[in-house]
Amino acid sequence: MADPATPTIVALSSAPGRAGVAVVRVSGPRVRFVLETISGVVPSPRQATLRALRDAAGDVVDQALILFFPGPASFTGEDVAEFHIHGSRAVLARLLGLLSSHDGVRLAEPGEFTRRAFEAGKLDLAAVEGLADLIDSETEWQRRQALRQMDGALGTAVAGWRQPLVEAQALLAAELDFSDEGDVEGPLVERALQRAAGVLAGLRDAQRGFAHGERVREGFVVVLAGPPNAGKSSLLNALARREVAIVSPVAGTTRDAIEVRLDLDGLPVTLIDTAGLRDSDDAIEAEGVRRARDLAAKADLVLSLRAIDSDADRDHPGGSVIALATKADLGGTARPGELRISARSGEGMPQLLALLVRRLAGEEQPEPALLTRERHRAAIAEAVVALERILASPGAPAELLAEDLRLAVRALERLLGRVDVEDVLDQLFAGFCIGK
Ligand SMILES: Nc1nc2c(ncn2[C@@H]2O[C@H](COP(=O)(O)OP(=O)(O)OP(=O)(O)O)[C@@H](O)[C@H]2O)c(=O)[nH]1
Ligand SMILES: [K+]
Ligand SMILES: [Mg+2]
Repeated sequence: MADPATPTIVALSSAPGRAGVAVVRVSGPRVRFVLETISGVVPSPRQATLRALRDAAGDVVDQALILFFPGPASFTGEDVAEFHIHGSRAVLARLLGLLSSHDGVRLAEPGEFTRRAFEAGKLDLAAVEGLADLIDSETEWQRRQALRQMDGALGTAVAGWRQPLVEAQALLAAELDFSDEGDVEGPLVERALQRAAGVLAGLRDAQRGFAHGERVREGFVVVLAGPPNAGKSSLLNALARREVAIVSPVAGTTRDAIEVRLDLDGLPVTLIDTAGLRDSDDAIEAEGVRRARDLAAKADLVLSLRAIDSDADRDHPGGSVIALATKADLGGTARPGELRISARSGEGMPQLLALLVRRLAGEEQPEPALLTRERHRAAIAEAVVALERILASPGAPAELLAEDLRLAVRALERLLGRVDVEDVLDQLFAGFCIGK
């Protein structure tokens, strides 16, 4: 049970500002006392109860729906109450002031509710990250991926990898007990190696999904590149469906890179308009062109534009490119491999959208990825290296095999936050909003 000295925390859990309803959440050992004091009851668990909330003088602060979740079956594992109040700044300020005026009750820090849930073992670290991603999700792909992670998909996978490695550790230990000294090649070692090989295959599988998982989390970067007046800014505006960038017949209009966030069929995309590629004596324009080339080189995908009535050659780095013949409404013929589009008439735009999604997401919609952050990639890579070492030298002394197994298990445990967790936690929770 919770330590009675643990502070009880309180925060607005819904978005700040004026709204029909706002949700204030309280967690900790003083929850029952607070409920009694301001609403006169501790309501039945998990049943919405309408009550007037009163201050010490008996004045009504608001009418609220109250929910009580007794610990440990609550989000944080502690006693938790939710007050669904009218979403006005004045009501909120009054209630937060009233709640935190009680001894042992204070306002929560960002992420503090989730931190308590983590510390109570309600969520592993990967699930906490999934929750953070879910709150931040803007598109359908992000939502699906984050939900899967919050549901513990990575935790389950890690448990499934860790278990055979722990068994392998036990097999090695048994072999060490049987053999007199050093070299062990008996049947137990053989079985330990089989387990390691099985896990290694699973880890490599997960690694393959990382690039996609990270892109879904952070957004795919698509860069518009091409000579001045190719129609890059016009295309940006057409795809964004608003006038983001300045369009004009003057070559060299765009200089700074201009970014918009798009939701393409659920895929998060950052689309970047750039300066027209040409040699220029103007130092500012030349810098814009340098940045354009740089951005194109780092993009997940480049849309390489050429006005259909121009004889311009394409100038772009290798990598993934879609070649577009723009201003198709002017007539003229596209070159082989080019898609005809017109920002003005809309010709080719549906085809371009479909092609973009296909090129970024792949032909078939993959399962949401398990690994979505650099932290995940690094931990899995560490486990892979250790297991590869084991399998590359099966005749090595059992002590060395055991040490590598230990490293692999530890890397997996770090992924779930069982070891070396403090730095990650501080960083992660700092990114949470208050009330989560
Ligand atoms: N007919 C026609 N004109 C277009 C189309 N798209 C753009 N234009 C015109 O082409 C000119 C240049 O368009 P921008 O979008 O500014 O071209 P840009 O590639 O961004 O040019 P810079 O920023 O200078 O590199 C403008 O006069 C646009 O109105 C199109 O689909 N059809
Ligand atoms: K222009
Ligand atoms: Mg432009």
